[in-house]
Amino acid sequence: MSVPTIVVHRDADILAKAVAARIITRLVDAQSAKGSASLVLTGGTVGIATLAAIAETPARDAVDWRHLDIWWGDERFLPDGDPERNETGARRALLDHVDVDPERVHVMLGPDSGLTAEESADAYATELRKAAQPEDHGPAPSFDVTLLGMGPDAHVASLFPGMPALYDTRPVTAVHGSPKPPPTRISLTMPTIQASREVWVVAAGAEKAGAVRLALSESGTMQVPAAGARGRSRTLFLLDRAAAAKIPPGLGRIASP
Ligand SMILES: O=C(O)[C@H](O)[C@@H](O)[C@H](O)[C@H](O)COP(=O)(O)O
Repeated sequence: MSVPTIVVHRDADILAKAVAARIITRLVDAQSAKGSASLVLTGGTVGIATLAAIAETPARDAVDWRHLDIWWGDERFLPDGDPERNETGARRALLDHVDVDPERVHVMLGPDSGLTAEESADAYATELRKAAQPEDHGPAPSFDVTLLGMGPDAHVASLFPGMPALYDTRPVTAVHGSPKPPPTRISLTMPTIQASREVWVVAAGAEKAGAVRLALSESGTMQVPAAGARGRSRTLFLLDRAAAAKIPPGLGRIASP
């Protein structure tokens, strides 16, 4: 797994805009190299703000949206269209404004599908398995970029400290009793996250500074899930100054003005 590179921006607004520009460039590069790209979205304030920043960036049209596979790192187990669903936030912020191929927008199904949370997780695992290529050497694609927000408790996706989902080795899992509402969620598991080519953890605000410090130290993944948020070839921690305030000295970082 790759050692994190830390990039610090002035505030949450600049952070979202900078991550948006970075995503556009990364997707254009991936599509130039292989004709398509894959991006895993996250919920949360910075995650959605980043999508809105992409929508507002003229360079967004450099991305071939028809040849982009969109996945989610996690989803709240709520009916289609519920404002609390990560999918709803992503559609409002970006997906409704660009020409994505609906067949390549892979949503995690909610209870209105008639599936239980476990069945929805299994259905997503099947979709991942269908999308995996031989060179991925696993049950899920090696996503070009997996975006992850991070909670003050260092959770990523819906993998919360000490909870059973962190021990699940299947590609996707159902989460019950989430400390962050709503209680029932669907989440990629850590092995699926770690199969990504690149993992980008995005965090802003002083309340995240302690979790950032732990995530960048030699912490255990079970108690500090963000410590396991690592990509096969690249890991970025994209932070604002407040979230970076407690980074251990000596860790390489690029502080933007
Ligand atoms: O479904 C969710 O809530 C998210 O996927 C979750 O993992 C989120 O990204 C973090 O909790 C950070 O959220 P904030 O950026 O709003 O603090």
